[in-house]
Parts: sequence; structure tokens; C-alpha cells
Amino acid sequence: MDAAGGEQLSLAAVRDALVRLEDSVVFALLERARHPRNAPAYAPAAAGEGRSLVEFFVREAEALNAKAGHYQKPENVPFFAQDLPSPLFPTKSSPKVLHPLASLVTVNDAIWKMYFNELLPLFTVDGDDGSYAETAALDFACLQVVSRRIHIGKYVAEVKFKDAPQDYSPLIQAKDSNSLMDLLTFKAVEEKVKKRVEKKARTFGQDVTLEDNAGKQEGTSGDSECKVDPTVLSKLYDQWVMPLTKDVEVEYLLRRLD
Ligand SMILES: C=C(O[C@@H]1C=C(C(=O)O)C=C[C@H]1O)C(=O)O
Repeated sequence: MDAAGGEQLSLAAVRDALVRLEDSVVFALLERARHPRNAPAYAPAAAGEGRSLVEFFVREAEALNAKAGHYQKPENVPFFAQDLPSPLFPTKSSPKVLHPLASLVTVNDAIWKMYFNELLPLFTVDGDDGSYAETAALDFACLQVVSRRIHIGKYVAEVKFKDAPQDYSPLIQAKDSNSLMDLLTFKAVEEKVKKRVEKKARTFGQDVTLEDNAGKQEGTSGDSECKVDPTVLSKLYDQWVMPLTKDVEVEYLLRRLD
């Protein structure tokens, strides 16, 4: 991981990286929310050999990303890993701070189902504006950034293990997933994350104008004026992003002593 990698890997540095990524998650959702649901982009299509435009787009985009070397980093995990091409250009190898089995840890199937079945209906309106290609590209952007955020859980787990191997090792040896989950959970941090992403959605989702709008103070526009309902962001993090990040942490830790 760029900012938090290398010798300086610390819980504070990894958490900083997660905080910065919140901005990207909020902006990706805001962009997708500018279009309605656009159901035809998700329907199986003859042109895609039975796959939808969105699935076709993600597979093609991942093949391009793979050629450029994107998946050489453990936090960048493809949704369709089978038969991806190798990097065509030299990639600079980053310091190996994670256990080699980190590459096996992926929750992208769960992210895919969550995004299309649960999240999309919450933050897009019913309708069809015909912008199917944009829709596919914007969905890919949302999926990619959410997946990256969640798979940074590998680094979180590594730091937590290094900070307290005496606490984690017996639980790993006993394959005690539930106790590992309890040990790595910080409820107070999670509460702050939820509040912050909701605030970011409220702040970034406002229209910024130069007019003096009738005494309205900065940051006080109602939620109905926001481009994405801010509570959808806190729900996304509460119900899916943080639980899946912790699943990644547990999966990583279970392999940590192999
Ligand atoms: C990522 C961490 O692990 C857990 C997951 C969190 C998250 O996904 O934001 C927050 C706190 C922890 O319960 C962390 O401790 O920072």
C-alpha cells in the first residue's frame, strides 16, 4: 500500500489511508447517483455472450488493469481473477510486508452481490436515461474503490498481529474465528467511521454556489438537497464495508502462521 506501506506500517498510518479512501468512496457513489438505475445495463445480452454490459465492462477493464500491473498490489483484487493477462510493463515491486498467502484472501464475490442487490437500489432512482456505457464505467469505479478499501484489511490485520502476536497466535492456532473477530474489533473506531462518512456525504453532496443563499450557513443544507442520502453512506459502512473488512482481517490472520 503506497502511503502506509514499507517500514512505516503502523495502525495509525493504515487508518489514515482508510480515512482518505472514504473521500473516493463517497465521490464514486455521488457520480453513479447522477444516473438512474438503468436496468438494461444489467440484463444478459447476446453481444456479451449472455453477460450483461456491466459484467462485460468489468471483465474487459480488469484485463486492461492487469496488463498495466494494477493487481500486483495485494489490496487491488480483481472480481474476475480467472485468465487475467500478466503485466506487460515492468512493475516496481513493493516491500513484502504481508504474508505470501495474503493473495488468496478475497471477499469480492460478497462485494459484487452486495453492490448490485443491496446498495445500488438504495442510492439510485428508478429509471432509464440511456447512458449505459457511463453506468458501466461508474459501477466499475464504485466496485473497485469499495473493494480496495475492504482489502486494505490485510494490512490492518498484519499490523494488529505484529503489535500483539502473543494475543493473536493462540487464537490462530485454534482457528478460533469468533475470538479473532472480537479481538480485532474496535467499536469506538467504527462509530467514528460511520459518523465521518455520513458527514462527508452531506458535505461533498452539496451544490456549491457563489450566491449568498439567504443566510444559509455552510454545511447546513438539508439531506433532501444532497446528491446521495448521507444515511446510505453510514449504512454502507455499518452493514457491509466494515464487516467485510473484518472478514478480510480474520481470513488473513487464519493464514498468518502457515
Ligand atoms: C479497520 C480496522 O478494524 C476494524 C474495522 C474497522 C473498519 O472497517 O473501519 C474499524 C475498526 C475495527 O473494528 C481498524 O481497527 O482500524
